[in-house]
Order: sequence, then C-alpha cells, then structure tokens
Amino acid sequence: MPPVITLESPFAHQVFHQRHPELFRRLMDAHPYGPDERAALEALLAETQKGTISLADDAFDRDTWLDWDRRHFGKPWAKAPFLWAESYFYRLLLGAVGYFDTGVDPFGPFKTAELRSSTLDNDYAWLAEQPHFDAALMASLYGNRADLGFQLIAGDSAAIHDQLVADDSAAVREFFQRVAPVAVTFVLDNAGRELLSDLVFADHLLTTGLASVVTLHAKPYPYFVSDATMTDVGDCLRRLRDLPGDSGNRLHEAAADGRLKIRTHPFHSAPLSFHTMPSDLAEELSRGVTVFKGDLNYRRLVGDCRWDPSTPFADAVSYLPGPAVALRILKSEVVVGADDRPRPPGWETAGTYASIQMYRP
Ligand SMILES: O=P(O)(O)OC[C@@]1(O)O[C@H](CO)[C@@H](O)[C@@H]1O
Repeated sequence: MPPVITLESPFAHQVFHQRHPELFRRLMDAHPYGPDERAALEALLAETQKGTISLADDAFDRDTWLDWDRRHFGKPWAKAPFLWAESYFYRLLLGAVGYFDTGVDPFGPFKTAELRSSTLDNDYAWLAEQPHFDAALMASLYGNRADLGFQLIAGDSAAIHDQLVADDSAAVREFFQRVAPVAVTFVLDNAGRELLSDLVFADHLLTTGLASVVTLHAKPYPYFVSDATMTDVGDCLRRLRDLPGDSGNRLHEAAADGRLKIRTHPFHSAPLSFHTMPSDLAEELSRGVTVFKGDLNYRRLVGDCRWDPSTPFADAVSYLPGPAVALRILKSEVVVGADDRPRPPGWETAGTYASIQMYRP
C-alpha cells in the first residue's frame, strides 16, 4: 500500500485548523451549551491542533479504541493518519458535548434545517415521475454534494465539472440487470438531501426487481457532521413520504415486509479502512452488491493512501468480499482510477468532480 495520508498534508491541516474551529463556532451557536461543554470543546480543539492523542481511563468504549489503536495514543496529533485522527476527533467531540449521556445529536439542528428547507419540495418535484435507473443513480451520486462538513468552508458545492471515471451509470445499470435480483447494501453517507436521493435509488432498485432486498447501513452514532444515523433514516423516510411521488410509501411498506432493512455496525465509526472490517460485516457484504456512498467511505475503501491516481480501482479494493459500486463527489486528496485528462490544481478536494467506480470480482 502507498504511504497513508497524515495530518501533515495541507488539506488535512486545513480541515483541523479551519473546518473544525468553524464547526465548533456553529455548534456553540446552535446549542445552549454550558461552561463545561464549551470548555471541553475548546480543550479538544487545542489538543487536536497542537497536543498529543489521549484516551480517558474511564472512557466507556476504552477497550474498543485500544483495539482500534495503531500505536497513536501518546503520539502528536500532527503526525497521525488523517483518517484515524479525524474519526477519533468526532468521537471526542461527542464526549465533549455529553452525547453519550444525553443522546442529543450535536449536528441535529443542521440536519433538521436541511430537511425543513423551503426549497426541498421544489427540488424533489422530479419525484412525481418514477425516475429511470440512470436518473436515480445520478441523483444518489450528486446527493453527495450535500455534505454539511465540507460546506463549512467550501460553501454550497459548485457545479460538478466532470465525471472522473469511465464506469458510467450505463455500466452500473448493465451490471445490476445481469445479476438481478440481488441483495443490495448501501453503506450510507450523509443524512438530508443525500439520504433522500439514496432512498429514491433504493426504491427504484426494489420497484424494478433489480434488488430482492435493500439493507441500509447507517452510522452507530453522529459522525462527520451530517453522516446518517438510524434516527436520520427514519426522519428522512418520513420526509420522503411528504414529497411528490410514492417512493416514501413504497419504502415504508418494503420495511414492513422485510425487503428494506435498516441497521448499523460499530465498524462504521471505526478510524480504520475497510481492509480491516470484521468478519461479520464482511460476510454480510459478501451476500450481494454494496453501494458505498461518499468521500469518507471511499477513503476507507482505498485506505486513505497516496495512490498513483491511475491505479485501477479494482486493484485498490481487491480485498472486498463482493461486488461494489462507489459513488462519490471528490472532496479529499485520495484518487484512484483516474484518467490522464488535465485538471486544475486542487481538483481532488474542490467538490466539483464526481466519480462512479465499480468492482466486479
Ligand atoms: O463522506 P462525505 O460526506 O462525502 O465527505 C466527508 C468530508 O467532508 O469529510 C472529510 C474531511 O473532513 C473528507 O472525507 C470530506 O471532505
């Protein structure tokens, strides 16, 4: 594997030194946090920006994090792998605001505002007509632009300039048609608009018979600002039922008859790549096709390493237990499967390129 990306990379440094302080400002504006929570957030920011990585002796999940440790505790944050460090950062953030005592999602206000947006009904008017496969897949792909963490600094994503990779929606459609009916698992990314589009894609797969069953994997707890939890899936399903078309009602019925399953797994908030996924998760993903959504899942798929961008996607994910589709807006430095077309500096992290990549073992 190529060298892993650490917090010494300019993009990762920007995330910790610009995105995180802005996130804390917004959290303290959105919540009536008291002196203790505010002090804990300030201390967390100071530690992650110039301190060493520590694990509380009384942390309820101490054994889990010792298992996930790769000799990072006691080392400077600045030297840690980006993926590991940021995952642990979000775990510590939840502790700082008392999430594990109160159950209050610190990112809840942002997620709620997105679902209550006055433009949402208009933006999803296209749902009145049952979309065909390509439209449903592209909506799920572009839904990944709605990433509240990324937008903290980047603002609302610019128009998508270009798709990155040759595997286009037609190739994915042909694959699904060849293997149908198949069990499909979505490793979800963001709640809100992205999840609404993922649900529409799931409804399409079930309604057309391409999928025999769809399982949605949500995060076990709030993560990376807008990542979807089990609660968010319920909220989005209820919101979808208010939108044009019958996707929401059909999915509600599919859940009732077992064709739509919603679950989580502790590994979805682990600071590690999917190369080290536990055997029970690997067994589940081996049963059909897995759709990995978003940039962070992509980084976990390929190991968040400095790959040669021309490395074939299949070479980087050949460990996977079954066929997979990765739908991603590029928002970090990791790229594989890229063609050699010239692109402007910083194109990898601008949020203006999209990619559809398939692994067919
Ligand atoms: O997974 P998503 O929501 O598409 O993107 C997650 C993200 O916003 O957070 C990480 C940096 O903080 C990057 O992987 C990416 O910029």
